Amino acid sequence: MSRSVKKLTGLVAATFTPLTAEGEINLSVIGPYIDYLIEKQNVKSVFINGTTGEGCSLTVDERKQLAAAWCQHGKGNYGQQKCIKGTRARHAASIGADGIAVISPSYFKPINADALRLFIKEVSAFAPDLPMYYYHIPSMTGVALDAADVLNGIEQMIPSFQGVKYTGTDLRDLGQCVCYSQSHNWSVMFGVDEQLLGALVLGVHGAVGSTYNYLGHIVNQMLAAFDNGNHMQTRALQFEFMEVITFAKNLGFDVSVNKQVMSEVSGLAMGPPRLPLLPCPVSKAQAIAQKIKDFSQRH
Ligand SMILES: CC(=O)N[C@H](C=O)[C@@H](O)[C@H](O)[C@H](O)CO
Ligand SMILES: CC(=O)C(=O)O
Repeated sequence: MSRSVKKLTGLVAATFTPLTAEGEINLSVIGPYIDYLIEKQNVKSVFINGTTGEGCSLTVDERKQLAAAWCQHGKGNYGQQKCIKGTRARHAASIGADGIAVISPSYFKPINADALRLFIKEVSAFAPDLPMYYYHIPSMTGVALDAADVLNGIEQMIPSFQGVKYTGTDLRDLGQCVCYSQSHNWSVMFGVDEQLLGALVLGVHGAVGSTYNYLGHIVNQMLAAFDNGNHMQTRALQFEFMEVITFAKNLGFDVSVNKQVMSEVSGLAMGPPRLPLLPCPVSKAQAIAQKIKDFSQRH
């Protein structure tokens, strides 16, 4: 089946999970959220229940409800909308998600690439026709096996395997993932937004990230400049982008701050984060949001 799957490319927003002031999931925001991404950011694909979406802090039932809502709104209104879901493979297949991404277990950690491949295979068996991606994010899982080692031979174990979402800064390993993926027509999606240009040069096929929620329109311009071979413009945009992220990092940029920034920039009510993340002071988010708005206005 893997040959008939449309290859994942371009920008994918790793979505925030809207919560009410009381901390319940707020599905009513998802329709307007999808409109915002498409109309204001020109971003047509979403990655839900990931790091940005606080997937690990949600119950299984909440994740299922969110996945169903994103797929229902996305598919109903926009044929192009994509959903890639972090967990619950069988459910993802049943609601029409376009794919699923699996992170490494992080409490009992796989001791080698074989163990991790076996784990991903076991998940994929619940949804054998659903495109499967390995989500490499050693900064969160603590599992720093080379992703290229995980890919090696995985096509023989998982026929639905379609690629990797690479949130790491090891360009050697990333390059080897791209190289290995070529002959399988897989997608390598990059996940360190402020370093995207380095990954583009190595040939990644797209990017999944939190900042494409509100800077997707600019990064789309960067991708277009890159495709046109305009290195000067690509670099200039990446440098401006880096400056915004550096400003945010100096203020303590985490998922909580990021979520409040999204509320400020988009006007959509993302609500508070869930513990152990602490609510972000509004003034801090406003300072970052202003930088983002200034950047957007310049382009
Ligand atoms: C560790 C983490 O959550 N990385 C995200 C994606 O994987 C990125 O989108 C970052 O949020 C972004 O690059 C800002 O640093
Ligand atoms: C950024 C990303 O991909 C995630 O939120 O999981």
